Amino acid sequence: MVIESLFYFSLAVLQALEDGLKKADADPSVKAVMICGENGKFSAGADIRGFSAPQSHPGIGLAPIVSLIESSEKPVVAAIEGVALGGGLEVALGCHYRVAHVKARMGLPEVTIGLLPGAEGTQRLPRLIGVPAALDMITTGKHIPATEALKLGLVDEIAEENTIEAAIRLANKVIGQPLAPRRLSLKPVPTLPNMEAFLREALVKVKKQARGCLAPELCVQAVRAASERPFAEGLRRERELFRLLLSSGQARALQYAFFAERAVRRWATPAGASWSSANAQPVRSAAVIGLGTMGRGIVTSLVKANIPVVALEQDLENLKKGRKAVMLLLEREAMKMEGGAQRLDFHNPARLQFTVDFDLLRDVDLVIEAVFENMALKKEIFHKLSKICKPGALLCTNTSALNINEIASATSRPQQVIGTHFFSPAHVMRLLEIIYGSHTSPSAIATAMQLAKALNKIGVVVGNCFGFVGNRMMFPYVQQAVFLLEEGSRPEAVDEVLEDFGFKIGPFRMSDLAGLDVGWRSRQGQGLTGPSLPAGTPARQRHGQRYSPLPDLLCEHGRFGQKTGHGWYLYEKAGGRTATPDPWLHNFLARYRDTHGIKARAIDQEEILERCLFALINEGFAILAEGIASGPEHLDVIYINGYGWPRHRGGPMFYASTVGLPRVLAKLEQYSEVHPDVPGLRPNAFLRKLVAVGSPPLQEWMSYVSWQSPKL
Ligand SMILES: CCCCCCCC(=O)CC(=O)SCCNC(=O)CCNC(=O)[C@H](O)C(C)(C)COP(=O)(O)OP(=O)(O)OC[C@H]1O[C@@H](n2cnc3c(N)ncnc32)[C@H](O)[C@@H]1OP(=O)(O)O
Ligand SMILES: NC(=O)C1=CN([C@@H]2O[C@H](COP(=O)(O)OP(=O)(O)OC[C@H]3O[C@@H](n4cnc5c(N)ncnc54)[C@H](O)[C@@H]3O)[C@@H](O)[C@H]2O)C=CC1
Repeated sequence: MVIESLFYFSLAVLQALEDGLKKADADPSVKAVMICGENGKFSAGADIRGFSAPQSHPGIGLAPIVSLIESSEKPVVAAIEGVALGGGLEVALGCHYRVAHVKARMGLPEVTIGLLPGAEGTQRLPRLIGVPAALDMITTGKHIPATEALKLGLVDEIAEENTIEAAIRLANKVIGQPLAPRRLSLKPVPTLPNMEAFLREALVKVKKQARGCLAPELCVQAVRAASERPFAEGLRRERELFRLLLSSGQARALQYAFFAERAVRRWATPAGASWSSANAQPVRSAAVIGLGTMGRGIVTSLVKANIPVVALEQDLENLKKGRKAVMLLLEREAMKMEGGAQRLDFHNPARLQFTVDFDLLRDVDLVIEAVFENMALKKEIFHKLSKICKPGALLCTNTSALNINEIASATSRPQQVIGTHFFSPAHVMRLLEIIYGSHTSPSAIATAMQLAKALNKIGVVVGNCFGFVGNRMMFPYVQQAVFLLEEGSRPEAVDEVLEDFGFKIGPFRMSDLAGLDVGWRSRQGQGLTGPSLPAGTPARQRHGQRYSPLPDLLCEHGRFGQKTGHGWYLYEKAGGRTATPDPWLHNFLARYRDTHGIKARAIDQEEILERCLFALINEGFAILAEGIASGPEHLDVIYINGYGWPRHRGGPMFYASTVGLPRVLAKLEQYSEVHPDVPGLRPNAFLRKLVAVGSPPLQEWMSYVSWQSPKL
């Protein structure tokens, strides 16, 4: 007998499975059962859209079915095609045999949505493939290919062609053979000589990797239960831990993030361009200009995506340096991919060419400029590109803040100019902020989005303003962090609060890593510091607003961060990575406060967290109100994938919705009253409006925006 299941589980699918199994068991003419999916897909598990509902207990409803499958007196074979994920794989684990198509993938991704495999998966998988491999799959949620699954013993056979026929063949072969040895619940968990130490280390590792995120930790606990307790007791523990996760709030945030990352693919602009009507142009070749920190990562990303690249530098010396750095990155990537199906072909000049000759850019479909952050230089380059490149070529800039329209004005084809803002390291970070200017065509946006997909990145389309979305929201956050130092705090205290919140790295450690000189140059360019600052400007004020010269002063002392061995922290050497609190800096801060008559006060953790985060969120509301981004999901996806915002907190705007908008507003009002010269703390009008209309759910916020494309 054949039972077909659907791609996502619903109650109806579960019922059909139960009915089918019972019928098969009762029918003496049925000798074996094969379970497969429809249309070449086994199952992606539960439909997660309903998971956040308070009454839902996903996983628990599936467990009895998995038990039913396993206890069948007739052999049950899973025919896995496409994917077997989450509950899908748990169903397969209940089966007595598993056959997978060679291209199938399997995994238990529950941890990525804040849960654990709650349909007995944490108890069966370790019994089948051992604790180390099971723990790896369960705590990372990674999908593994069929070939690896075979090596692990997760599947019994691989089918090169027809999986269903292969599964039926296997089912016929095993009719009459004893089923007890195939029932995973009856098997012991393979022992390890050092199980206790192994589990302890695993716990330390997941706690470090996902600070504050509960699911990986509870996954380890569930697997520990499998290794220490009988099956039935392990199940009870699994259920207990599952319920804990379901009610933690983190699952809701992680599921929101899952859907937000998919929602941003459906981009739209206030001018009416959208994903549904714009056509992407093919990108068969690309060029990258500038092989510094960013350019080298961008080249690596393109090569990995199999797009032939011309890499250009300003002179032979920089070219040599850039080439060496790119080759090193590519060699490392190739090593990581060794054994995988894909090969990196970067020694072939047809795939990757280094040059100082702009003429070689004549035929490429797309150029990404990543030279110094200098408007005059960028305009000069775009003017050149507009003369040299073929008419259809897309001209992209990796600027982190500059005006896309001004860059486009240097060309004769502003409709082809677009911002593609990669994040450092560009071959690792998943975010690609895509910035359209006033003249950028819908097709150019669609092409940049397609490029993001080809590079395995998440493209988020945003409007043009200083700093775009990500950096614009970052400015008030970092500004608050520095103001807190002026008022009495220390870099390590501020970083610790934000790292405890879940940020991968606090603002001062981040600033040391990126280099303090980058911001210093930008502020000099804006006339906020340096020789162009008008004489007589008060040290701690610019344009009537509070300003902190602390970062400028550090740069004047040659403290650029890790690269110089000291910045906000002290490092073991120039280029060192281990930050230690620096007594020099503490003394310097004390002298600075004395000079400016600031009386240091004790600042508690709550104030640090609220001032930094609420200032950032406040800017987010301004961005939404101006139509720079089409929804809060966009801001959240940017922060999760580009700025190390803790995913289990769903992104800054989602976080604001969980804190409650009235509280965010009240706190901003309170801080703004104390610091009237800090516009970043003044509650944005859109936030006020949302509170005034009763703080609607985040999905409804944009219906309260009343702009008419003011910035576009
Ligand atoms: C009622 C009782 C039920 C009891 C059952 C208990 C079971 C459990 O307790 C445990 C579970 O199964 S939890 C769920 C575990 N499964 C997952 O996390 C799979 C997540 N999905 C993927 O990995 C990829 O979408 C996938 C690999 C599947 C496909 O990737 P693609 O890149 O081809 O496609 P996407 O763009 O990611 O997705 C296409 C559309 O499907 C939506 N979607 C994906 N997975 C979903 C899921 N599990 N539930 C609901 N919707 C889902 C996705 O949002 C996208 O939608 P659109 O953006 O509208 O096109
Ligand atoms: N460093 C970062 O974390 C990020 C930087 N960005 C932006 O990316 C751009 C590049 O930044 P980085 O890579 O950090 O700079 P970088 O200083 O490391 O590299 C710039 C490279 O451009 C080359 N260059 C300069 N003029 C050139 C010309 N006329 N023709 C060809 N090459 C030329 C330089 O020789 C240098 O190798 C900037 O616009 C920056 O704002 C964006 C995101 C993050």
